[in-house]
Amino acid sequence: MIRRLYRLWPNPKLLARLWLLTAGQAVLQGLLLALLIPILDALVRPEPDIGAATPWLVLGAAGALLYAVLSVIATPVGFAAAGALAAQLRRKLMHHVSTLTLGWFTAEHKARLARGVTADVGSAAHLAVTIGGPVITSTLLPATVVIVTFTVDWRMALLLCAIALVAYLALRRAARIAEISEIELERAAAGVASRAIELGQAQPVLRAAGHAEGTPRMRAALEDHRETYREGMRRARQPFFVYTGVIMAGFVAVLALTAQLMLSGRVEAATAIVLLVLAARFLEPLGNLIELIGALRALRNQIARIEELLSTPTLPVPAEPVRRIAEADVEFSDVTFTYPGGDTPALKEVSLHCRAGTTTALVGPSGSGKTTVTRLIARFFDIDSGALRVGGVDVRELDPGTLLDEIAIVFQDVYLFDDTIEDNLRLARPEATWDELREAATAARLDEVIERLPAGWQTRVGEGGAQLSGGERQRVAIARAMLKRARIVLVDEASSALDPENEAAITRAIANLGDDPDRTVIVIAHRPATLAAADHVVSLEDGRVMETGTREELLLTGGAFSRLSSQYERARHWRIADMSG
Ligand SMILES: Nc1ncnc2c1ncn2[C@@H]1O[C@H](COP(=O)(O)OP(=O)(O)OP(=O)(O)O)[C@@H](O)[C@H]1O
Repeated sequence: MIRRLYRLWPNPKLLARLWLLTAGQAVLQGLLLALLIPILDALVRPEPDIGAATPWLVLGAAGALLYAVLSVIATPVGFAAAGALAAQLRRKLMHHVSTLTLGWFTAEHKARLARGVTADVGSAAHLAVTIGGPVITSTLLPATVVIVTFTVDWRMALLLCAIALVAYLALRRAARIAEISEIELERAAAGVASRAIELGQAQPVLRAAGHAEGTPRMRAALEDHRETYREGMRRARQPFFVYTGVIMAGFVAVLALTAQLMLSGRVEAATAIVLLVLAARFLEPLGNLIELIGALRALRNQIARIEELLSTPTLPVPAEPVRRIAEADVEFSDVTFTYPGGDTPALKEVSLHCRAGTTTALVGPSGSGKTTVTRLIARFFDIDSGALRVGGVDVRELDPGTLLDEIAIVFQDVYLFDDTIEDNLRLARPEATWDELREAATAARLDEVIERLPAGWQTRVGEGGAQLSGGERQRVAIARAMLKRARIVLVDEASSALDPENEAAITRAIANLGDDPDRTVIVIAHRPATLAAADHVVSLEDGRVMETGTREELLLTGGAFSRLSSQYERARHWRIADMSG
């Protein structure tokens, strides 16, 4: 356990100081008890000898004072340690999570992360500080008392050793049961937490389906949690009673042995009193161990969960990654990729080349692999076979920071922070000048949106950007991409119907992105106008590249793309007819 704590907190000065103080207190308590022997020996006799007892009494008073001083020092050290340890561990976890593949962030993992960063870290740091003291006291104090007892009466010392052995065996069993209960309770709690995240994220869908208060899965998770808790309590009862019974029986045995020793004349009254006091100071902390064992096992499980998060494999990075690319072209060669946990590949032997400075449109039916192509370029996941090169360098050889600097992503569903338009844009380049901000906004056709907003650039966009329409949010994302000066921009064009103004603005904004001769644009295209503006079209179906070429070339072949194109046109005419009808 100590080794695992050390791995979590490799700079354990605070903990070491605290535990050292506590250990000092425990040994001191035991030694103070030892002073009872000469004191009682001098006082409990027909003619008490105060003179002989005085030096021991003075030593005892000094020891008690030292004990009080140690307590005063230990309390603030404990508080400071708990806060500092939690902060250290949170930083470590956050840093680690920022290096994981984005594919890791499922509802279940998000729930585990939330519990890890909040409850587990807070509780582990608190327990490491608060439990360390009592555990040290509850083991070191009885051990010191046994040693002291050996100097008084070896028979009583042996009895205490026997009690300690039986108590240890009972405690081990209780600990095993407490651990199983804690693991099961945590599993049930994680189930509830991931259902709760799902409940929050899927509220619109759930409301539409009349399940706003939760799905049957959510209710089942809550029921499972309640049942697990009840079962855990039931299971923990029996070892608790057994342990308490062992301590009680130990006390009866101590009384019986003391009586027997006195009656047989082997010890005097003063020694008998000393033995009883020592036995009481031995049994009391030992008895407390059962209360601590549950917390100790909880600490162990919390550490295990934090360790599991920290050991989630990060994206492999070579020892000497490439930090610069000359050209911003993107090339897939025979790339095959299956999502973690998936059974069929989302991309099968895909080869395509997006030349630097060009715009490539990805088209294909739903599920054909368009989004997957863009996710792999941004290295949300690593490919299974083939090669994926950016600027002629395998993405796995590139420094992750360099890759992220070179890439900007415009998602279909853009998330904005509940901040002003200005700050949402500055996220891409905090030091951008006002001229640069305005230029990006104009190119993304965001300027006309800003003009209409009540506080212009300083308008807050609400949580997730709720104050803006979907099309307006995409314009913010395009402006961010412009401002970032990323040489590769991945765009997932909104597939849902936009009003004509937004549609025209976004088409223009995407074309403006492509106008920069240094910028390579890869766009999942849903609109004929976007296709028309692309230099190159890649048509996907069922994870394979079916056709590539210019829009005109593909229309002439009469293949999958030309069929899809007529569908786009038909859908467009329906919408125009709908609006005018
Ligand atoms: N996170 C994921 N985990 C497992 N499978 C996934 C995941 N995302 C996508 N897939 C699967 O991979 C395949 C390709 O999906 P992808 O999202 O790339 O298609 P798409 O062409 O972008 O579809 P759409 O136009 O509907 O967005 C599909 O079969 C899809 O079910």
